[in-house]
Amino acid sequence: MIAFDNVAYNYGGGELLSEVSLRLAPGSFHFLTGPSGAGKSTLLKLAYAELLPTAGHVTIFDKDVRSLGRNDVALTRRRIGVVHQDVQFLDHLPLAANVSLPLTVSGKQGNPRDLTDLLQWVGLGKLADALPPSLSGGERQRAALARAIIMGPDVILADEPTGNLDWEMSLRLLTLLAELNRMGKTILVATHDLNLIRQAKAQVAARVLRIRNRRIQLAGADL
Ligand SMILES: Nc1ncnc2c1ncn2[C@@H]1O[C@H](COP(=O)(O)OP(=O)(O)OP(=O)(O)O)[C@@H](O)[C@H]1O
Repeated sequence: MIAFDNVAYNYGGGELLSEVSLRLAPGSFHFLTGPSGAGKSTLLKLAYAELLPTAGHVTIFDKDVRSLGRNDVALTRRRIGVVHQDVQFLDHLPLAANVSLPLTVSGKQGNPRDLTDLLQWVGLGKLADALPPSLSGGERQRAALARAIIMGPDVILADEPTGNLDWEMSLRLLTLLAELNRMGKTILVATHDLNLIRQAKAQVAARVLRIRNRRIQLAGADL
């Protein structure tokens, strides 16, 4: 689905990522970990063509990102649901309208039943009419996940989705991600929370990638 071959990235102040090669096979579940500032968010941005590599190749759905025109980028991104680190909503729109915004923007008529089912699935069925400022951190993250999957993406990329959540809510979010994976979605979650990764291993066959000294390595039993 997504492959990095010998990828490097540099914001201008020296190489942040070097010689990164990885493959996200269809239906796989990966965690991406590493210290703050190691480049986890940057790697995710490379994986959905928000950034282009400064060297090497990123291939998304069998196409090199450098060969994608603007329309191709838009089409490619529709197949990738992203949960951003700092979740943003339109505060004047109710939760349901925020979650269905990707449909609205792409001019698609969503099925209201599907939206209701989706909100119920993430445990927000009763909050469809709530405005974003009234939501808790956990509710916002689950709404962000619902918005990321409303277009039916093949891949879900989540950047510290449990960053500000308590343990119970983190587990709830993890369970949703594990369920999505069981439905066949390919998942990559950036997190510095090693406890979450340990917990996840009981639920899904997750592999753990770690950024260390600009390079990526497969973490082993030392987690
Ligand atoms: N747009 C940018 N321009 C210049 N430098 C940037 C930019 N975005 C990120 N950086 C720098 O690149 C480095 C890696 O940032 P990144 O956000 O990818 O790390 P991270 O591993 O996700 O960190 P965290 O766990 O704290 O979110 C940091 O030193 C950051 O300051």
